[in-house]
Amino acid sequence: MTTGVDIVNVSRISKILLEKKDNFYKKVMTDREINYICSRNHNPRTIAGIFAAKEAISKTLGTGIGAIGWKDMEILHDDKGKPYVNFSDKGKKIIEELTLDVIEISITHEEEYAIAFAIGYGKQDEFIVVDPYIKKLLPKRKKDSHKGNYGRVGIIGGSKGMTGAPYLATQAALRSGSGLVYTLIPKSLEDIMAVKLTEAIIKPIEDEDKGFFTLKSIEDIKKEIENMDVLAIGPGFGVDIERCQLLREILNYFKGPIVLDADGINCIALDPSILDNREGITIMTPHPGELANFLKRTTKEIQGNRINYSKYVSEKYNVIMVLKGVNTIITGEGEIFLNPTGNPGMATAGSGDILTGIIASFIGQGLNSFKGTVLGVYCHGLAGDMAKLDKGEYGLIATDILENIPYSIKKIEE
Ligand SMILES: NC(=O)C1=CN([C@@H]2O[C@H](COP(=O)(O)OP(=O)(O)OC[C@H]3O[C@@H](n4cnc5c(N)ncnc54)[C@H](O)[C@@H]3O)[C@@H](O)[C@H]2O)[C@@H](O)CC1
Ligand SMILES: Nc1ncnc2c1ncn2[C@@H]1O[C@H](COP(=O)(O)OP(=O)(O)O)[C@@H](O)[C@H]1O
Ligand SMILES: [Mg+2]
Repeated sequence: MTTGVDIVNVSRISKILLEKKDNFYKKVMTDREINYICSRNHNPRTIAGIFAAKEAISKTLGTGIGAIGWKDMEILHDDKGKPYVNFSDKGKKIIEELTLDVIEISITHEEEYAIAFAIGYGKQDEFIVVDPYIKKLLPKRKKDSHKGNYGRVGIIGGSKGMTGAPYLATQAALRSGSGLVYTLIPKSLEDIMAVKLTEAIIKPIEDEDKGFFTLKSIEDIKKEIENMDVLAIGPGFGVDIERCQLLREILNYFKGPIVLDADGINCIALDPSILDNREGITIMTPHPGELANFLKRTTKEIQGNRINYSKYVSEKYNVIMVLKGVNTIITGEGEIFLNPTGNPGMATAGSGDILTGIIASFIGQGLNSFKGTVLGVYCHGLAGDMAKLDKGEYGLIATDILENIPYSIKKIEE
């Protein structure tokens, strides 16, 4: 979408009309515009408005007057007097190159000045049509509510050099509507996380000064997660036998829903029996590489049979499976959902960490785990699609997805 605005001093037009009206008309106005101006008794305010509109349009196109001529933009009026612009073939070509489909204008004037505003947009701005099924999933916010009503989400992750991952998951949970987000990180990272995170509550966990969670972290973690509604574990967590044992303890202790991502999945790959005694619902969000590692298959095998591998893991380990990638697949509770949103611009570090936070957030807000996961995956892809409209696929980074979560939710809400 592009915009342009212009203001014209009416007395300037009056002066031109006195001195060189015919030349001015010939240079700037088309025949139909001149007819309209005649019908308005050559009112300088009308002329100033048309002039301003042409300037505003040229700004919308990013060219200014020059690349597009005055007469390439013809300002006409519909039956109700609303102004619109008719482009010459040259004007149409410029618009096509800019992938704009519609240019709208609005003109106003008073004694001294005329102002015109132009807006240009492409059809792709309007391509987003949200599935009614998805719209129904969005949790309602009650007027008489407070932060305690919108879930306590615990994000467990981070290690030295991997502070971005829990940061992104945390912000994503907040941006998706969570009332309270607690970020549990190894104590050595406390200072850096305190600088990065403003709204989240940081819970530093004993790490023996190592910069990653150890088995000694468990008591602190248990204390902190006791009152949480949902946990997300894995972004930047790190993988080794000790963290695998720590994860087992957390999974057995916490009875609510847990979203397992990244190193959370990589830890389970070391010993899938960790999942055996899980009482609460588990949501796993592997990318194909992580699922391949988990199932001891190649990514090619996984990608060649995405639905079957998803169903297999979902049934065998009693988890809701989110197999990420083009058309992310969600399997669980006997259902399968193929997500339509998302684009290759999202193939950038940290995109998945954001998804983890969004899913945890919706489940924390009280949504059933499968539905919360479906809504989260859809909303994440839509945020990526909206980020693409602005940044394109190449320059898109995870932060852009994060910043588009509110707009994506607004779009779902519309
Ligand atoms: N700023 C940060 O702190 C970030 C930390 N991250 C963390 O880094 C750790 C490692 O995660 P990574 O996913 O980067 O691990 P890797 O980069 O080790 O990925 C594992 C393997 O999967 C392959 N793979 C990745 N995506 C694939 C796909 N869509 N299809 C097929 N193969 C694919 C990779 O090529 C690699 O061979 C995790 O804890 C993660 O949370 C990442 O999320 C990136 C950002
Ligand atoms: N080509 C693509 N089309 C649609 N979505 C994509 C594409 N590439 C990546 N994504 C999405 O981006 C996210 C990447 O997650 P992940 O690989 O875990 O990233 P990271 O670990 O760096 O955070 C997933 O949600 C995935 O579905
Ligand atoms: Mg990931």
